[in-house]
Amino acid sequence: MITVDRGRYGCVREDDGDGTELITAMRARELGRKSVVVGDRVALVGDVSAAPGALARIVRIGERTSVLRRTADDDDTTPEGRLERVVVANADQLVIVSALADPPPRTGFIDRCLVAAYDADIEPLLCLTKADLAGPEQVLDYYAELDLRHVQVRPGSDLAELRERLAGRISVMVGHSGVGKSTLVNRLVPDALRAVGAVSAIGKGRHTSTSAVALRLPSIGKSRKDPGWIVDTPGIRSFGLAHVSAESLLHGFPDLVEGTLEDQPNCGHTVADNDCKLEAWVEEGRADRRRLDSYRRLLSSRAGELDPRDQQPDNGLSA
Ligand SMILES: Nc1nc2c(ncn2[C@@H]2O[C@H](COP(=O)(O)OP(=O)(O)OP(=O)(O)O)[C@@H](O)[C@H]2O)c(=O)[nH]1
Repeated sequence: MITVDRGRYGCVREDDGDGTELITAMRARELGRKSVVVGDRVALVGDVSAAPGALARIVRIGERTSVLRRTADDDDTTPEGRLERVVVANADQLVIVSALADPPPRTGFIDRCLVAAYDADIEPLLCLTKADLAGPEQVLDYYAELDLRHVQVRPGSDLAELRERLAGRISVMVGHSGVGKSTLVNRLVPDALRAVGAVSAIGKGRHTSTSAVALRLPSIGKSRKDPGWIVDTPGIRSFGLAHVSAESLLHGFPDLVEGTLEDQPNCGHTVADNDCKLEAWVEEGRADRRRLDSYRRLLSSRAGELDPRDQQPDNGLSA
């Protein structure tokens, strides 16, 4: 299932090479309350002809290999925090799109995405845009201790390395406003507008840009390799993490994990935990102070505390 708009689901057959035959479907009653999300593999019955006006029914949802979730808020004691949404099913890569300048990289956002990716067992890929405006050194330095794969893009650069990383996979693209995600999606899938146009036909007119849309990447040259899919997420501006336990938050910070091994089992790793071994770990230079600060910001945000961070970007990086 590649797109959803007001109760109408757009589906393509896995064996439809170009993914041009968009079958419109609705949920069958037997699905009960189970939600169908973009990326789901579904079984259809009824009119699967993809002809204008044809309507099929989704009768079954295939077992999901991964589930990328988010909440509107970080704090699970608020209604927004309890409202958990599955963003995409069956993705195997999360492409975190961040500009190197204008707007400056927000490592806090990237860290959040990393937590969501590791929690969902999806491999992250950092995609640094606007490489014509600034170099990647500061961001890469911040992530130096992580084995984080990354690519850089600039206007007119060939996207071969990125395409290589996207080939054969289902990749979700996330990024905050202005980082150049739409520009990139349009470069990767030059007829994305047409694809989204086809989507809007499902819901009689307007395309609601809040939900995710899966787009099949075009084959390049004579290669027979599956170029993969990207899932654009136009409406996602935040990645609330209320569904991730405080313990699992640490998975987004593999560079800190070793520093917690000697901690008391009940240590919360916050500033208030006086005996927290992470403090010494950082002082000994075994991890970057900024990484610990970022982890603690997420911990406090999850606990419903106000974000204490200074709004000033430091060293060109913004938390
Ligand atoms: N210098 C430079 N500008 C870029 C690059 N990519 C995109 N831009 C510009 O950055 C601005 C934002 O790009 P968009 O593609 O609209 O960004 P977006 O992430 O989709 O943001 P929203 O439209 O708010 O969702 C536009 O003016 C683009 O022309 C780049 O690699 N280098």
